[in-house]
Amino acid sequence: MLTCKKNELYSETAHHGAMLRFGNGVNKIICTPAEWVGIIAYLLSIAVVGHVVLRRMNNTGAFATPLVTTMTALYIAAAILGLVAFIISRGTPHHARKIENNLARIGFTNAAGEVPILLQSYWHRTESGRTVQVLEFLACGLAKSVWENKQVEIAAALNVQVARIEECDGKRRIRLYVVPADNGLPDRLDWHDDLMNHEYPVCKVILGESLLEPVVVDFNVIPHMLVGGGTGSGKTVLLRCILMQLLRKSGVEVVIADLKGGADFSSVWRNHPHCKMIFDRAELAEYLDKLVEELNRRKEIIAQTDGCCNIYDYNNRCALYLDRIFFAVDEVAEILDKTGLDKAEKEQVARIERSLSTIARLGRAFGIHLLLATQRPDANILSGQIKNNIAYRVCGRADNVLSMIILDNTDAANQIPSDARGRFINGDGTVFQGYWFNESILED
Ligand SMILES: Nc1ncnc2c1ncn2[C@@H]1O[C@H](COP(=O)(O)OP(=O)(O)OP(=O)(O)O)[C@@H](O)[C@H]1O
Repeated sequence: MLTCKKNELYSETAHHGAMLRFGNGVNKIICTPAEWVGIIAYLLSIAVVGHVVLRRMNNTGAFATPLVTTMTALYIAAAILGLVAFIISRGTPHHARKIENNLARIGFTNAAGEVPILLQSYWHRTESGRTVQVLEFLACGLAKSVWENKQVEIAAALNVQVARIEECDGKRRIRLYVVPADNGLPDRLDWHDDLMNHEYPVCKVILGESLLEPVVVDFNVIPHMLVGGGTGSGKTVLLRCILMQLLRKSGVEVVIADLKGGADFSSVWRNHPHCKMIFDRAELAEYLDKLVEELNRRKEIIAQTDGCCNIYDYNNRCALYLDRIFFAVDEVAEILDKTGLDKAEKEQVARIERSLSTIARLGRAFGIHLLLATQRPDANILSGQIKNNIAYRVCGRADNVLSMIILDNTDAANQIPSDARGRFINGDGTVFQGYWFNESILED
């Protein structure tokens, strides 16, 4: 770009930024009585100095009248400029220059080389009682997706953790919700029963907390969920936390398939009256066939009920309540991987896959939900048809490949520290710490 054009753009942006900061300054002064003192002091000192100097000039008669008039005009102009500069300074956040320079250092600029202008910085109290800082920038043409792609670098440059990136004022401004880098999510968040959501419908569960708020999933809206993460990332604990909440609601049946023999699910789960465990592939194929039959049965019942098109309407209107059924698998590769299987077993896997596909496609309306977890970075394990019908996906600590498979981006690899346990990121980029809980809750 030509230097003169660049300079023109710089001065246009700088002018725009100054106008916005002037507006902020005016608002701040109007809304903050303490700021009035500064303005009044400034105006008084200008009036007193002007009065004294001009009077002395007149008294001495040393200057001709036109010169006095010119000097007076210049003095008033300087006073107004001073006032504008004072207002702009009041509307400029502390450390604005430092923050903008830090962004420039990592090359976070638009095509003309302009750095976003920091317009406002204020504190915000979140739903969970945490205080976070909001940095509001004039985006200078840098779209939200560009900020998201550079999130890790921006966080390092500003020495913060970014909790959320949000557009405002159309797409002209970007808000960063940040906390100091050493004050992020805790390594462990203990579950307590006040978190339990007893609201109707039964489908809301809480997964954990982000820097801003609790992370909640409503299975009435998002029917199925996929949890990914490397070994030891906390998938089983997250899955168990979800299932624990579901089992403590009425009208819910949980079925867990674990071909590893159920080592991760103690007797508390096996003995629960509404929890069924499946440890064998043949039994699983048969069970899923029956689940698809149940889905078809529900389809007919609901279709025959006037004005109902899904389980939510049906349960609201009819005395004969249909339970929600949650089918969970701790390692989906265990049940879908055909490697090393004989012909009969491969046929069983194909049956399982067909059933899962049908449930993934149609389960929502009929109250049959899938909760699938995997650690295997193998794109072929989960067919596109199943994966594409699972709208809510979270991923724990993972490499680029697994993160791509689960989230279709590398956010988990970039944003979840390699030693994190129970830390996840969802599809919209929210990082959260899952709850840690004691399984004995289920015995109550
Ligand atoms: N929410 C959490 N808070 C704190 N620590 C956790 C949390 N979740 C898991 N951990 C820790 O991580 C360990 C591994 O958790 P988990 O068994 O759920 O991992 P995983 O991803 O299922 O592993 P694998 O794939 O090997 O089964 C737990 O024993 C616990 O020490």
